[in-house]
Amino acid sequence: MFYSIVKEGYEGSIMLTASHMPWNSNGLKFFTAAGGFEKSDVASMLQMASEECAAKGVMIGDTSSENAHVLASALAQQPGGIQQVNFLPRYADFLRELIIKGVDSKEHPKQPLMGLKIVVDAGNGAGGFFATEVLAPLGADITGSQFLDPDGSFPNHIPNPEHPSAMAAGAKATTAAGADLGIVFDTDVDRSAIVDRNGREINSNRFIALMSAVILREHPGTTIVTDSVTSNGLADFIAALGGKHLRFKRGYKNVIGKGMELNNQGVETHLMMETSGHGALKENYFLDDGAYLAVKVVIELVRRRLSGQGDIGELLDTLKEPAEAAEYRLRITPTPEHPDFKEVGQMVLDRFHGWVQSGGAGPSWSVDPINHEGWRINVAEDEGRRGWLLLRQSLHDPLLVLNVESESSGRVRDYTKKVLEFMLQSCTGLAIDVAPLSKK
Ligand SMILES: O=P(O)(O)OC[C@H]1O[C@H](O)[C@H](O)[C@@H](O)[C@@H]1O
Repeated sequence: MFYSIVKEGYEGSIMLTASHMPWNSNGLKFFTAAGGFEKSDVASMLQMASEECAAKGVMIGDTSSENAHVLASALAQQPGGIQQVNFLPRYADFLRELIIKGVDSKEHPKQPLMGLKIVVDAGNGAGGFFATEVLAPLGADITGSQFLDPDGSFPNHIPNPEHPSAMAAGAKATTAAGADLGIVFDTDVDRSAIVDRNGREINSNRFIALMSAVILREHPGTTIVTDSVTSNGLADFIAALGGKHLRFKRGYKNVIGKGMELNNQGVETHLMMETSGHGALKENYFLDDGAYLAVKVVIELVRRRLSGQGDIGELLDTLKEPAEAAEYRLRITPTPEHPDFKEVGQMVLDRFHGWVQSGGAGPSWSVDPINHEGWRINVAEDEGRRGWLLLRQSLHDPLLVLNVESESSGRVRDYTKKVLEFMLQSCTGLAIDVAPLSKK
């Protein structure tokens, strides 16, 4: 969709997709040259549509009159009417060219992926073309790729590279095929993840680290923007490679928007990436394009192979991973006394901040000096190990989200217990479902 605008000069595009969500959560995504619609753009579009309906005397939801379908009637009035154009072959051409140029193979210039086995798991979304139209024509063996045919009921696994079921399926297929690489997409290919030849699942922090290693080699010292729930090990990894890490907010639009803003201010920022698997590059018009990230990984894989370096997974050898990590999602129920869930969420956050600041959680807990949303708390563990917690409001839902990580085993449970105690003591009268915090 973005490609049709950026490369083909169209004014806008609309996609019908469930994205990474279940089959019954289809929605519409709108794009213009400025990127995806913001909430305010959607609001003004709905306003315009309702005014148009009112002007035509059409009731929204009425499907009986000729003018009922506003979009169809608007398109029908266009000179030239409606044409069908298949952009996918052009987009596939573009991605193939990138790989041909990026690998620059002397031996097989037009088939630079000869000798490589790559498995794609498209989760029955739209990403199957990446195997058949991008990798295979370049010489890759794609045997073992799975769920390439679109099926809107997503019968095989949750089509989200953030979800363990998607990664387990991709890893299993990659090792079963003895492949050099596995690639996992969500249904509309704006989220991706990879699997290395040993079946190691590279999503979330690991995928950001891997992309950081690639981008920092190309752009030494660049700034990398991520979302707020990234681990301490990732920040250390980026710093050790000479990069600057800005841990911003959750939400890929927030992350990408921040990267654009920094570039506009003259701060060179080449990679913007979220733990959800959304990632955008400055070189690719700041589009969150999972296929483009996969292209970069494939080029890196071949580049390393040709220059006698190890497997792509070895780029992560120095990434320190937490011993434990967990996420808890606590529902906020509006009550007559507190009808606005955002306000309730903010009250909890304020009290949480005050509780930590006043030493309620003990001397080892301290508020991180940089917070762009909610409160990130650092915990000093034994022998220099570190833990952290982030309590924030969900981007879209009436939820408080708590992420907890520790570098020592058994600690996540302790930290979670303390947060539960805080909730029970300090948030009485607010309808927060704390049950997830007491689950083992
Ligand atoms: O705030 P949460 O409920 O965790 O959800 C946040 C997530 O919402 C959507 O799924 C967006 O696509 C993601 O970019 C974002 O990270």
